[in-house]
Amino acid sequence: MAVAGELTVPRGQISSKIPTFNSKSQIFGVPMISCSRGRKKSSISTGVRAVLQVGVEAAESVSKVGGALGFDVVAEEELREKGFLGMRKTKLVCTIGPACSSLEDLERLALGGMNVVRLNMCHNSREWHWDVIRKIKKLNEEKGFCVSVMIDTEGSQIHVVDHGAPSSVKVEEGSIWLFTTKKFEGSRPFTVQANHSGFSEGIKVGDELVIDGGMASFEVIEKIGNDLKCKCTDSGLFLPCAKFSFWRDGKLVERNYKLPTLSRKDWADIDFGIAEGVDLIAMSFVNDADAVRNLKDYISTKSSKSIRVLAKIESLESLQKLGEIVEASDGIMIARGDLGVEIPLEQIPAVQEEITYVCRQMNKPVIVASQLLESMVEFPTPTRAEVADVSEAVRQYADALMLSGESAIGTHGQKALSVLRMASSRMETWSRQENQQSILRHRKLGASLPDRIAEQICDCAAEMANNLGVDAIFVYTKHGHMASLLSRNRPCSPIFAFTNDKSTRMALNLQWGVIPLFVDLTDDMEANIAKSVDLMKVKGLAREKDAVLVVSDITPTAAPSTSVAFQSIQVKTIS
Ligand SMILES: Nc1ncnc2c1ncn2[C@@H]1O[C@H](COP(=O)(O)OP(=O)(O)OP(=O)(O)O)[C@@H](O)[C@H]1O
Ligand SMILES: CC(=O)C(=O)O
Ligand SMILES: [K+]
Ligand SMILES: [Mg+2]
Repeated sequence: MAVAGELTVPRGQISSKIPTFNSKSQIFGVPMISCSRGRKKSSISTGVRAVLQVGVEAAESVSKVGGALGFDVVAEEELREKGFLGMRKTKLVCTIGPACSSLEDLERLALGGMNVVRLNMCHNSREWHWDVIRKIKKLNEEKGFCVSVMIDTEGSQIHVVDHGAPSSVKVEEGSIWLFTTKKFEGSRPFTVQANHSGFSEGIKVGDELVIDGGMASFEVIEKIGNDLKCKCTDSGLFLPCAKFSFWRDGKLVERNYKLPTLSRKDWADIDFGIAEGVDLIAMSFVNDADAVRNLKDYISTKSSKSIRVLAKIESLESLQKLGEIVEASDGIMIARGDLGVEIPLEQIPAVQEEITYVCRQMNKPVIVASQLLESMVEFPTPTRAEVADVSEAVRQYADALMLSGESAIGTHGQKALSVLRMASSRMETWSRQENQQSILRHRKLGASLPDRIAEQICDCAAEMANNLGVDAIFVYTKHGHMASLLSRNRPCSPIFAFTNDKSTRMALNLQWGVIPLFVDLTDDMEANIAKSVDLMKVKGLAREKDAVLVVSDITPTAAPSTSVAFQSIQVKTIS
């Protein structure tokens, strides 16, 4: 394998491998982390100590609690093998296509660390997608995986042309081509079909027509009705269903086709997704926040389950309205494929960095997508540049990385997944060592006092976890909000999110550093903590002297939920 080996630091040794960390005994003193002491310790005098003591002490007695901790087999194995700090933080998404849709292939991808499957509704039949969803559910239910399902809408892709051939066609410099909306069967020399009659609206002679972000370029030399006669100025290739954009004086010619973000087919696909209980819907070609809000409203009336909506940033317009779109959505996908058609390719790195930054500021998970390991569609090893690109996305703290053709149609999908896994683990370790004591600064989000308190608690908790070098953070959460606020801080320790809400568990699969666990939660937070830690211990996952920082947003029904004082006390008490 071209990339460096995975991190295999033995349990318990990770803290001491990180130079800026003190050992636990230095920080807390041995008695503080002893597992032989009772929960209600009078010697606990500071908030910090109390925080640390809870987890380790609750681990003390071997559990009387039965039942399984809602761990998925892959996270459990990873924890067993690599210890808390060796757990991968960056989540992995695989696009499923004909190359990986058998039950065996899907299981291999799940074992390889796939957290989310993406089904691109552009391709294949609904029955085909239905079959994949069934297989994933079967694997989750029968084999103990926790793989979420995301459908990705087709959207109104008006800027598509087809040359009528199944493979690529060469375009020579100086050759003259007709771009037409007239329908014809098969291929005609030097003729390509555009899929929308308005494709040439507002386009003038002299404009530049660019195919797929630079596969070939043309100059418009004549307008004939809606058709365009163009001369190739930069030779290259036409792929089937190529996308194109027009440029004038070095700037994109922005056009508004007034097509809805979701076509009739998209709505039918969304109904299908709701009926099949998918966890996430990625919305293609989102141009404003209203489109996201409409879909979220629609889902809330149609589905008892909370399906998260991700907006795909893949047009200039969506970039111009990035803030409002991020705010309205439950997460973002940086769809670099189509984005590269509408903005110059050299701007993609900076735009990606900006979007990942904005998403983290606004506490929304972000997926970096397209061409991460494109050469692996064909070859069994990535280019060095691809590994560098993957590492850069991890360094930017993207929540998730996505495979497209590499898994969907490539012959080395599993290997591509392992490259993502290893490259991200490696970069996470490096950036953890680099940023040991540095604290990520965040925009304040909450408007109400309780929201601001929650945010403050999570920011402080993450900072404490880093400074104190705890092994893990436990968070008890209904809707995942506290878990994501913790994740936003990108702490060194993994965040175990205990939730009694299945859709929260599946949505948190996309969140950096969060291991979502499905458990029964009661109003008695002490009991919740004791039970989960006991279960971890019984399974051999938590050990004596492991230090855990505990945060909760479960509000006991007996307490006055409006009480601000109560909120802060509750968290302090359990933490
Ligand atoms: N379900 C599927 N069936 C057949 N082929 C697929 C399927 N999903 C993906 N593919 C193939 O894999 C390639 C890459 O997949 P992907 O879905 O990421 O395309 P994309 O063009 O990047 O996405 P989008 O259309 O959303 O911009 C596609 O060009 C297609 O050939
Ligand atoms: C993923 C996707 O839709 C794109 O890159 O265009
Ligand atoms: K799509
Ligand atoms: Mg796209």
